[in-house]
Amino acid sequence: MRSPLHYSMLRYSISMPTLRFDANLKWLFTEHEFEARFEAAASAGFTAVEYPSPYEYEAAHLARLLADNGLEQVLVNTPMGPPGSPTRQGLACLPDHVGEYRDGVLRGLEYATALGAPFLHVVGGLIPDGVSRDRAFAQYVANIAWAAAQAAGTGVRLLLEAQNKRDAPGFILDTQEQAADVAEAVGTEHVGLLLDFYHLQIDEGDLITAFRRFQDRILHLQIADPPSRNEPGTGEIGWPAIFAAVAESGYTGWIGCEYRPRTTTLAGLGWMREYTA
Ligand SMILES: O=C(O)[C@@H](O)C(=O)CO
Ligand SMILES: [Mg+2]
Repeated sequence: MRSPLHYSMLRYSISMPTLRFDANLKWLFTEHEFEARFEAAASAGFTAVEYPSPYEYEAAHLARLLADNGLEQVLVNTPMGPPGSPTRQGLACLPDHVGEYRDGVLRGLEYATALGAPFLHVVGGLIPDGVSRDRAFAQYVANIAWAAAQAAGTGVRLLLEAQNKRDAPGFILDTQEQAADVAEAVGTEHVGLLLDFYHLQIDEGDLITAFRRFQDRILHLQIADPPSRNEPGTGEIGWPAIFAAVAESGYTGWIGCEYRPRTTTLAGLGWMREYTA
């Protein structure tokens, strides 16, 4: 028997243009070791992937995995420090790490270029102890402007993502408005928003209004269902309405599946059928 969710999704999907979902290989297909996730994603029907950290592999090796499996790379992140370190959520707002941040941006641009990825997510970072929010924010804006200058001419655009305060307390960006303001201040088409509906729901809500308000700045979307960050349909977000609004908006970019499957990756992909037929 079909669930009520199935029928409500079907209702929204009848006239909905097809949406494009990519697999985040940090979160999906973790039943396999990292390099085998490319083939698993392609076998499941994905044509594009994203993952935050390519840096422990040679770019040429990753490019071969993409090509062998007929996949596009959508994004990588700038390098982040190890768990527990002050740089674990990125370096862009840390006044004492500017040299390391710049090296990371250049490395990220190299990988994004080698992998053919259109986007480099410049991860904002946690405000360090003893540094005021204003000081960290000023450093963040200066650092994003520097990165935008490096990205010019590479074909790679930079993404800024606000993260929720429950999972990432002290993160430099905690609203979409802040992210949009920074993109505006930097003032170039090389910088835009990565809007993650999971973070948005936890801290701000009013998802469709926010999506429409910032649509002109949005270059990439990510999804997961709070509170548990599992696949759509397992939590509190009304996905049929969200996906209908995204489709109706004319958004043609990728939507990154950045969720922890509740059971297995394949068992958790059923929700997508209604939107990709
Ligand atoms: O939402 C997230 O956790 C990611 O998009 C990310 O890149 C964290 O740095
Ligand atoms: Mg995200």
